[in-house]
Amino acid sequence: MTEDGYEFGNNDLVGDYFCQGDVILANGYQMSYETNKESCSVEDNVKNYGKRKFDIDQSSNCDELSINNNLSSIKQHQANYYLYENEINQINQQEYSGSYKNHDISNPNIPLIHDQYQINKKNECSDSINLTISDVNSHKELDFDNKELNSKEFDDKLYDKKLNFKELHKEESDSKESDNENFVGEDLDKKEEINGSKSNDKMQNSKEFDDKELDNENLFDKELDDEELNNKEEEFDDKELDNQELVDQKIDNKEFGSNEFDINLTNSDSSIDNSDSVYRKRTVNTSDESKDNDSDTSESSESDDKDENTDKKVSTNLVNPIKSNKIKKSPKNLPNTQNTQNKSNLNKISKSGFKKSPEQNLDLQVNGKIKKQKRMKLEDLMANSLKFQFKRNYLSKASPATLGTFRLPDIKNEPMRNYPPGSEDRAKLQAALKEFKNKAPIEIPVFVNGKEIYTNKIIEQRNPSEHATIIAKFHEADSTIVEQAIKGALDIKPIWESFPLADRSAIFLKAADLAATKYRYKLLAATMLGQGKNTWQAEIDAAAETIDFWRFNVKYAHQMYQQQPTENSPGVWNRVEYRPLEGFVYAITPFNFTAIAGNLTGAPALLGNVVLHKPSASSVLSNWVIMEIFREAGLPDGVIQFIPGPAQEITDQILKSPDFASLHFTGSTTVFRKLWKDIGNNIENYKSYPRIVGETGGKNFHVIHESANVTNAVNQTIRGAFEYQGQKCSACSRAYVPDSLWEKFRNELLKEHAKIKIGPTLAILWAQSYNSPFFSNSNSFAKIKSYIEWVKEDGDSEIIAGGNYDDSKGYFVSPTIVVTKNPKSKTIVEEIFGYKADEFDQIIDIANDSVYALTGSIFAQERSAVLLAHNKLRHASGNFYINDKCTGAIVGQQPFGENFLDIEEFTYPSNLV
Ligand SMILES: NC(=O)c1ccc[n+]([C@@H]2O[C@H](COP(=O)([O-])OP(=O)(O)OC[C@H]3O[C@@H](n4cnc5c(N)ncnc54)[C@H](O)[C@@H]3O)[C@@H](O)[C@H]2O)c1
Ligand SMILES: N[C@@H](CCC=O)C(=O)O
Repeated sequence: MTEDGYEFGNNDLVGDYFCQGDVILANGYQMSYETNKESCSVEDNVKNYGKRKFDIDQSSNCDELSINNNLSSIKQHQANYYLYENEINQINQQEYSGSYKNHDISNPNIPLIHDQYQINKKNECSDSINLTISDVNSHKELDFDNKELNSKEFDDKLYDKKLNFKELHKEESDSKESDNENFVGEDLDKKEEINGSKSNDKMQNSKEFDDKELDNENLFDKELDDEELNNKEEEFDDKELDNQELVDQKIDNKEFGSNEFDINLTNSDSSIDNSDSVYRKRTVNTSDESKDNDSDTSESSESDDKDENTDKKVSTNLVNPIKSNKIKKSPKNLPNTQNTQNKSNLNKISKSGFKKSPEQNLDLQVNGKIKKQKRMKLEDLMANSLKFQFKRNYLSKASPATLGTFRLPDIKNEPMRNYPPGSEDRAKLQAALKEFKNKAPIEIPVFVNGKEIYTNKIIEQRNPSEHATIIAKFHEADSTIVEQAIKGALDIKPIWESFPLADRSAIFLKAADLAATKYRYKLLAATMLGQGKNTWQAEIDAAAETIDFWRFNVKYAHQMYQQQPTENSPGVWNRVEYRPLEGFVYAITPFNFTAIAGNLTGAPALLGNVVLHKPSASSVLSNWVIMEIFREAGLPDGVIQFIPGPAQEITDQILKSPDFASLHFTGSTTVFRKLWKDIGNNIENYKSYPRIVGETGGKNFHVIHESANVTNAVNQTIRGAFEYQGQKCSACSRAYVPDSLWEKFRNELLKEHAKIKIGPTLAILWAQSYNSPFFSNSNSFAKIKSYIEWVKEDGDSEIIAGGNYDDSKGYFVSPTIVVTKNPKSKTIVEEIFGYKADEFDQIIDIANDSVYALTGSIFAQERSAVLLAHNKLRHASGNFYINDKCTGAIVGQQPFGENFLDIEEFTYPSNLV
């Protein structure tokens, strides 16, 4: 995170440096500038796959930019690299089309061959590959007949390492004697077919190469000088390198059209020989400004003359500092036995370089002014980087190789934490709460296509327990942004869905780990302050359930993918693919569960879908933390678009989109019914048939049989009805108690009810309190108030506990128990008590008679009663519990649960002072 609040994604940087054309890629970030806007932008290419992430005004924010990198994550991301190649191409084409034409010089994923030649491939989506090889200095495309390859040929040549790039280089220095030099071994045959010519000598040599020497180290076919290698080893062993040797570096770019723009990467230590420079300068147009003094690099001989002229117009190309200075390239590409020793030295160097890659301070200069100091590890193992860049880029076109059937880590429920007094957990949570309070109101942007957008149409999210406190201010999305969100999501869709399940899973597993550790307290604090939960309620929702959703989704996705045809005709292998939907998913989430924001977005995204997320206005703060976690976990920008704003307007626009493919909704029944109708009204517009998922309200019941353990039933009812103030879809809102137990049940219920303490979230946080503010906003408060007033007037109803409310400071309603003998009473929305013991059968029918069917419980010790209720209430609820409260489902454990351990009280350790 920069001082300015820019998130750079922690350790998600990689160790590659590419400075090509006017795009500089440093450790996964792409820095570019647009001359017409005079702005510098930084894109995180690792995580965002070429999408612009930050627009940095050069006059201000550049100062704040600081990037750390972490080499170890390079491998983590390697599988993703080639996936955004197209995206980068797209950007380049848009921005630089005039200058570069066919020459995708700024494509960071295209390896440079011998620091000079660049291979580009196009038409990735078709079967045919258009191959071009260009000289990055002259921009000349090599005359290279074998441009049209089919995909297979292309992969064979490149992935099997049979293209001999050294020959290509030689070919250039030898005045393009023959294109055949670009190929070795069997590829030469293919080449010959196209060119109609063939050199026996070369073929001979090529085969030698194939037979004896072909291994990874030969991809770039370096020849090492032993002495230099030893020197290099010593150099790496030398402590001086650990002292952050600084490398002079200067890259100037200017005079593009009428605008001038310089970007300089300079070190602040001039003691380093420039010949060791990490970057080699090259002119954008014609001249070469390489500072590489390496005499063997014939392609840079011209540039050597111009080294000193730092005012030249340049673009940059990466060269390996080792390679440029210490490793000589063979004048011939064909290795010989003498190279064996050298290769092993190279291995040593690579390893050594990995271990001791020095960090370097680089100043970024913009228009001649030092704008920022970056602290980077300069990877002296660039040869290695290039090597696997090469491999991953060309591994395949559409989907990467999966070289294993991966075994998932064991997926278990996240253990819930108690936050007892004196614990580290409690201290960290208190710190997170304090931070939010101090920083409130937190400003929350719309987040679309990797951009934080501040629309200045601001809505406040208030702390429900003290509504004078604005906890967050969020910017609302408008129709233009929604349009961009749809487009951006559809743009990234082909890339995202081509990620292997393992890679998509890794992102969500990482998100789960982040939520379980670094973000746990922040998630809890945002949920407590924004949605009025006490510690335990926040823990089971924002921490445990969120984490469980992300982990279990991965497990279920893998199980689903394994569902494959079991029968194959002779000579046939039948397979099933689980395709994402054709279009985008629209996720609408409710205020009351933070985890639902993580799940309604995360589940479809895991399966390769792209998602637009409209959070509830009452939970934007915690939902934004969820978005932060996704970003840090490496979710590519555009996969989940965060668009808080006016529900009706945004939804109307989205439901009209022809690409709308699914509604993933959780909220009230009324809203869902309306949305379903709206979708029906738009059916003609859609490209596909939208899938509609709705989790809605409940009128959940506890049926108490006369054989029930009353104490358990009472405590479970208190918990089921009043935890989180009854604001759970699963909350118990009806209880049927036989008259034989009523006296005992009522007394115990009132006794326990009296223990419930109510107060503001923070005030009651560590007190023996149970309920925090009742209802999260004024609308909910007004609605419940009106029910209470109605009950007071109703002849059939009696309030036996609670019935008070107060919204002077926060929205508080005391937990209210209403007794009615009318099963159809309006108070069905609250609780109903009292039936005759021998009417158990009928009371079950009454419980069943509801438009709702979410959760329900039977309390009984007689097994026959359990069995009867179980059978008759099969369709009365999705989650059915035996001797347990009807709330508190745990991912992976629902839908049915039987509790064997009766409870004596309803409080939990986090309530202890
Ligand atoms: N079944 C479940 O799993 C489950 C879980 C949690 C909550 N819920 C239900 O959610 C409700 C509580 O949440 P809530 O108060 O946020 O629900 P709500 O229906 O008022 O709002 C849910 C979401 O829909 C949006 N919305 C509201 N009106 C809309 C409209 N006209 N067009 C488009 N979007 C609209 C809201 O902004 C919010 O994002 C309860 O009914 C509860 O039972 C159900
Ligand atoms: N999963 C929660 C309900 C979430 C809805 O509000 C429970 O089972 O209590």
